[in-house]
Parts: sequence; structure tokens; C-alpha cells
Amino acid sequence: MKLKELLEELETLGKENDASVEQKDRKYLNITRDTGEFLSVLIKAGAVRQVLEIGTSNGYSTLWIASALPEDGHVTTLEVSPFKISQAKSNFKRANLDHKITVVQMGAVDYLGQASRLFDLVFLDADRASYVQVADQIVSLIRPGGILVCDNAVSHAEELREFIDFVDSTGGFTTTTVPVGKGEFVACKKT
Ligand SMILES: C[S@@+](CC[C@H](N)C(=O)[O-])C[C@H]1O[C@@H](n2cnc3c(N)ncnc32)[C@H](O)[C@@H]1O
Repeated sequence: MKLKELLEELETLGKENDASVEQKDRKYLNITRDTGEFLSVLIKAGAVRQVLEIGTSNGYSTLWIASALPEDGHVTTLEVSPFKISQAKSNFKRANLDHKITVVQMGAVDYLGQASRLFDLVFLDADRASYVQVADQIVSLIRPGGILVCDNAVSHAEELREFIDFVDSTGGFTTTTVPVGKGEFVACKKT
């Protein structure tokens, strides 16, 4: 299936589903289209190859990331919900992008506790309360010159304040928050 059509289908599904379901863990809570475009530009401009995403949902943001990566690029994406993982995997196959994506059914704290490799870009879009707990590990997983992007920096600014303050306090990043989608905190690791 063409990526453009699948993204449009998922945008409609996300709006309809999230407006009708009550349970928060059944909502998709996808990034906005302009956030997807923004991630694509960062990936292409930064010659990004290895991405870690925390919070896959049904794979909408992962599709933007994977499609922007070069053929030898790869995205590892973490999700705790088996229900969402099965939908995400199906969407990755439909877009013919599954060869560029590894889905890990694991929470961020567990994964980051044992991860050692470096990533060119880390995209955070999961349970915001846990970011502070793993802030140290997140900043160490980004290679010098690499980028951290955190969604909801405007929509949930208070919830993210401690995490963003931590990243700023390291002195190791050049940072900004841009008014794209729900607000993106962007931090580039100094070389
Ligand atoms: C905002 S949604 C992600 C939306 C997705 N990035 C997109 O735009 O399509 C957050 C997702 O993170 C998952 N999640 C929550 N806590 C998590 C954790 N500790 N580790 C990994 N995933 C988590 C939730 O199940 C949910 O599907």
C-alpha cells in the first residue's frame, strides 16, 4: 500500500477512535502530521541512521520515521501494549517498511536499563512521568551530534519541566522548543 494513503487512513482512524473510546490505553494518541513532517526533516538533514522511539502506539509516528530513513537506516521502537504492537506490525507490513523497524515489547525503564548502543535520534512519546527516572540513560544513548526530540513539550509543559530542566542542566545539549504539533522539545548533543 502507498505510504501516503496509509498515513491518511491512520489519521482518520486516530481521530475517530480517540474521540469514541473511553479507555486511555485504547486511544492511539498519534503525533500530528506536522510533527511527522518535522521528524522527517530532522532525519534527512541530520543524516540520521539509527533511531530509538519510545511509544509506538499503532505505528503512525514510526512510519514517518522509517520512511525518512535511508535504506540502511533502522528504527527500534518500544511499546508496552500487545494490542497496539499487533496493529503497528500490521501497518509496517502494509507500508512495506517492516524491514527497517524492530518493535520491542518492553517499557522504557527496562529497555534503557540494559541498552548500551548509541542512537543518532531518540524520539520520546510515552508515559511522561517516567522520563525523569531514565533521563540519565536517555542522554547517554545519544551520540555526539545526535538529537533528542520529545513530544508534548507545549501541551504538557508542566509534566515535562523537570525532564527538560535536567537535559538543560547537563550543559551537553543545544536545546529549543518549537511550536510544531503538541510542541517539540529538541536537544542536539554537543560534539
Ligand atoms: C502517545 S502514544 C504514542 C503515539 C505514537 N508515537 C504515534 O504518534 O503514533 C504513547 C504510547 O506509549 C506507550 N507507553 C506507555 N508507557 C510506556 C513505556 N514506559 N514504555 C514504552 N511505551 C510506553 C503507550 O502504550 C502508548 O501506546
